[in-house]
Amino acid sequence: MPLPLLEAQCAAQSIGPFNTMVSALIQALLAAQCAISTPELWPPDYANALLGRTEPDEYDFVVVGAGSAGSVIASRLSENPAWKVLVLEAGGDPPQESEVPGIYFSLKRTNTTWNYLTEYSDKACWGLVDQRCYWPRGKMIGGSGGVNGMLYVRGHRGDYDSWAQAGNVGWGWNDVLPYFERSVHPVGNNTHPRGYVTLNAFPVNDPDIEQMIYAGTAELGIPRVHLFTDGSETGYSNLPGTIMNGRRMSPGKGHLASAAKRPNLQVIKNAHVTKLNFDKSGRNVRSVSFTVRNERKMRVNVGKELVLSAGAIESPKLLMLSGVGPAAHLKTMQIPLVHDLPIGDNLYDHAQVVTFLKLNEGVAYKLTPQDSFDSTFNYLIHRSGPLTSHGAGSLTGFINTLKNSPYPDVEFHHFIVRRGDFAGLEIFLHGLSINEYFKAQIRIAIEVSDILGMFNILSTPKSSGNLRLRSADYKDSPLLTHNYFNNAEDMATLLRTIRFQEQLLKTAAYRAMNASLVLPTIDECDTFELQSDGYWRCYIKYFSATTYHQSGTVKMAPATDDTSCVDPRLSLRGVNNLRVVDASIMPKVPSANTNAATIMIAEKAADFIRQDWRDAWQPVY
Ligand SMILES: Cc1cc2nc3c(=O)[nH]c(=O)nc-3n(C[C@H](O)[C@H](O)[C@H](O)COP(=O)(O)OP(=O)(O)OC[C@H]3O[C@@H](n4cnc5c(N)ncnc54)[C@H](O)[C@@H]3O)c2cc1C
Repeated sequence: MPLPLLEAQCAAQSIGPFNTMVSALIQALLAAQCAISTPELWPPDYANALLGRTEPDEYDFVVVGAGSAGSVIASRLSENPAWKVLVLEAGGDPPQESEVPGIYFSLKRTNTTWNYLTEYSDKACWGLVDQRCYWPRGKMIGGSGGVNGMLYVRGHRGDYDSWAQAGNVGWGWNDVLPYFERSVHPVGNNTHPRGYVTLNAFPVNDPDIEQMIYAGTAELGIPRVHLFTDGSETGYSNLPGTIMNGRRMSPGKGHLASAAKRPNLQVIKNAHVTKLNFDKSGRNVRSVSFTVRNERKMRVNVGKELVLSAGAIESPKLLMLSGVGPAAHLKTMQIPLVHDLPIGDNLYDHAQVVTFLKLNEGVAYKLTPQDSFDSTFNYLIHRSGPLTSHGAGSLTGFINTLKNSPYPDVEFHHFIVRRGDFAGLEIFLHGLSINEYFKAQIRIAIEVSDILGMFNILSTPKSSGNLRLRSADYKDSPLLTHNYFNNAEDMATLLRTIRFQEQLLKTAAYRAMNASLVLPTIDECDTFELQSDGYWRCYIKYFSATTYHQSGTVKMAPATDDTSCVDPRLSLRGVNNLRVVDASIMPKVPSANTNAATIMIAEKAADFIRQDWRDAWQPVY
């Protein structure tokens, strides 16, 4: 029988011993909460030492951004003890919620994320707050790798082969595979090269629903595959995660923090880089201007190279603020031109449409507050239970909706909220930025059933957008134009995806769980026949969202290509000592989630830098 956990009153008091026991328990719980994220997990902050001085040190390499790519490159470059490396990161240490896989979705719309809203579109995100797509990025040690879903997947070999075919020599699948391999350390595999990225299976919280998904998709002829890591498959699988012992292992922790004891590596937290300062010729970056803790303006000289790893939104923004970008645009911003390059174009993302299924209506077990206390207690004290994982979040499908090639055009993710878990549903809907009107309707379903959220993701989008400055003030968010579904093929692919999902609902496996769609009242869409093409097009306009894979805004391409911003060694065109190393260099977004690819890019960039500086230091992989 559930205990009256929140309402009980004391009739009799403890005479002493039990008070002591309960106090000890409360203290243990508080200590266990702190133990989730102790100072040793993160690099020390060099700001304290720096603020007491007039001049910063001299560094060989200055890395802007301690995200997925910045953490990797800083850790690799500092393997050479003769190179002094500085990392400037706008955020601080990740909050506890970043560490706990079961609540990672709660990090959105906080001061630990950059909270971008895209420009208005007549085609997407109408059911979200302010009718805008919400694009969060991590602002912390680890960057977006500190807020992401921890899913590790590399993409299809064809993704990288197409990068190489576009003239990016050295970026085909066979070229990049060794860098993917070098970066990881699958737990339990001692013969594998010891990369910093720790991979583990996610604990399975909802075996019944996962079984339904596997069985239902099998009925439709979609295979269950062991792993997607050989870069070639469609099918369903549980992706490995960048997790360890129920906690996140972002590159911020796995790479940067584990290297931070090196005397030649320093990290300044809450250091917002505001400008890259070029010499008169524009061929060299001489120094970097930044503001520490929003109060102290500083500059640091660049010795050998500047590595820009501020991510697909802030890297192009910073370049434009520094005079590198489309000449006409910089002129309107009254920013003196240093280099005329198509920075900010080629903005790719994986747009998705979210659908909701009700399962086990009326018969699902309804969670109680006691279940929630149990799961918090089990996580804190035993590092076990539902919070160690994000449910079916790792169960991922790749299919080709046209059935005409082994190359996927759609990816599926799943999100389960059990009946009665109102807090979990709120985190999920808030994270997605669903507006209050629709939230209220979806909440009704969680009273009576489990909810399976389906992320139906365009894995090979044809539409791309762009990024421009709103003003020359570094504090202003850039203008983000996503152009989701501007190419009609993207909408057609999502429609086929929805039809696939309707087929799933007819399978024996889904029927056994009484699966049915939650179709909220949408006045505009309800004028169409329910579930007709017109209806679904309209539904997609309301329930479309990002999958957080912004990329491509500082495009890598050969010199012969007018759209090139960096060359295939990631050097900025026309500049001797600036490399861009993050998701922004992707010529096109791969057909899968982008973290593994970003880490691979940084591993490869570290080799370029070593080669170009004829570094005699031999790292051991
Ligand atoms: C919510 C979410 C979920 C995701 N889920 C997954 C997933 O499960 N699997 C997957 O493969 N991918 C996922 N991704 C995508 C993946 O995490 C990103 O593609 C990857 O982290 C990008 O790495 P990056 O180095 O390019 O940028 P980031 O990791 O974003 O790093 C950029 C860093 O630069 C810092 N910075 C920016 N501007 C400045 C400045 N001016 N001065 C100083 N510092 C600055 C930022 O604070 C940040 O720390 C997800 C992303 C998000 C946001």
